[in-house]
Amino acid sequence: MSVTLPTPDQTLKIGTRGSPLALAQAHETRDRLMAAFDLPEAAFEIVVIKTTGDDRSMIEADRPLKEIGNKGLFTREIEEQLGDGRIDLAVHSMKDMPVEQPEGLVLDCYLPREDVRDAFVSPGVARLADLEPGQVVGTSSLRRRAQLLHRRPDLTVVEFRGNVQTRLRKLSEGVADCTFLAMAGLNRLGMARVARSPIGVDEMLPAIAQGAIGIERRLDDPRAEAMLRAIHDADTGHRLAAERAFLATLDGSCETPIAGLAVLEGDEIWLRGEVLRPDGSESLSDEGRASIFDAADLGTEIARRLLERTPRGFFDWRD
Ligand SMILES: NCc1[nH]cc(CCC(=O)O)c1CC(=O)O
Repeated sequence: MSVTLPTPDQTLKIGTRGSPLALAQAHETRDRLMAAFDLPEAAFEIVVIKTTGDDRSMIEADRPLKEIGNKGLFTREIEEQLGDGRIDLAVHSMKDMPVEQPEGLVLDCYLPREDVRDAFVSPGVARLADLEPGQVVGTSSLRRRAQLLHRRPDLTVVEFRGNVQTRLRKLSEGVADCTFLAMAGLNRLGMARVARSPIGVDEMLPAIAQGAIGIERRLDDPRAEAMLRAIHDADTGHRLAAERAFLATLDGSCETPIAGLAVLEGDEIWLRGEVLRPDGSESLSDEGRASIFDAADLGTEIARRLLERTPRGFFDWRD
C-alpha cells in the first residue's frame, strides 16, 4: 500500500491538551511515528488545544467535575478541530474518552499500555493501610472515592482537582494527607518517585482503560489510517475492547464509580468489573474469561451479569 508521508511542507498535525502529561503522550505518539516511518521531527506539528476541562475558572472552583457535565469534558474541542481538519490526529488518555466517537471520527489505535495501577501518594504516610481513622484523602474521582470509602468508611474524602502538579502542591500545603494518582501518568512524566506505593489491582481495581493512550483520526483520512496502523498495539486493543464494552453496556463514563481491568492470558482474555454506590456503601463485582476474539462480548456479558445483580436504585447516578 502506498501512502504519502508527511513532509515539512505538509506536516501531520497532532492535537493534544496542554497539560504536561498530555504533552508527554503527544510526544510519545510523534516519536513512535518518527521511528516507524523514519521521519524527521519537522514532519510533525504538535497543536495544543484548550478544552472545557482545562478552563481555569472551572478547575479552580471546587465544584465536582460531574456537576460541570462530564461527557467529553476533556475531548470535545479536540474532536471538533479533528473533524474540521485543523488537526490530523488527536492523542487522548483513553480513561477520559467517552465510549462512542462523533460521526466521521475513528478511534482504533492504541499505544502499548503503561502500568494500570493507582499510586498512593502522601508526604507523611507510607501505605494506604497505614492511614489512621479520620485522615483526609483528596480525590476528585468518584471511583477512587467509592472504592476507598467501601473499605475505609472511617476516612474523610475531600474534592481534589487539577493536573498532577497542582495536586502535589495541594498535598504539600496540607489540604489532604494523601491522594491517588495513576502510576501511568507518573511514569510518563518521569515522576514515579512521587508514588509512595503502587496499590494492587485487588485492592483498588483501576478505571476502565487506565494507562492507555488512544489516537483518533478522521474516517476519510488514508494517510492517518496507514500511519496509525503501524504503531497500534494489538494486545492493548483487545484489553480495551473488553473494558470499553463493559463500560458501554453500563452506560458509564470516566466520572462514574465503575472500575474494570482486562488481562491477556495467552489466547484468552480475563475481565473483572466492579460497580459501586458513590458513597461506597455497596460494591458489586464479577469476572470472566473468553477468547481474545470475543473480548467485546465478554465485556458486555460481565456488565449484563452485574446489572442483573444490582438492586433497584443502584444506578440512580446515571443520566
Ligand atoms: N482523569 C485524569 C487522568 N486521565 C488520565 C490520567 C492518568 C494517565 C492514565 O491513566 O492513562 C489522569 C490522571 C490520574 O488519574 O492520575
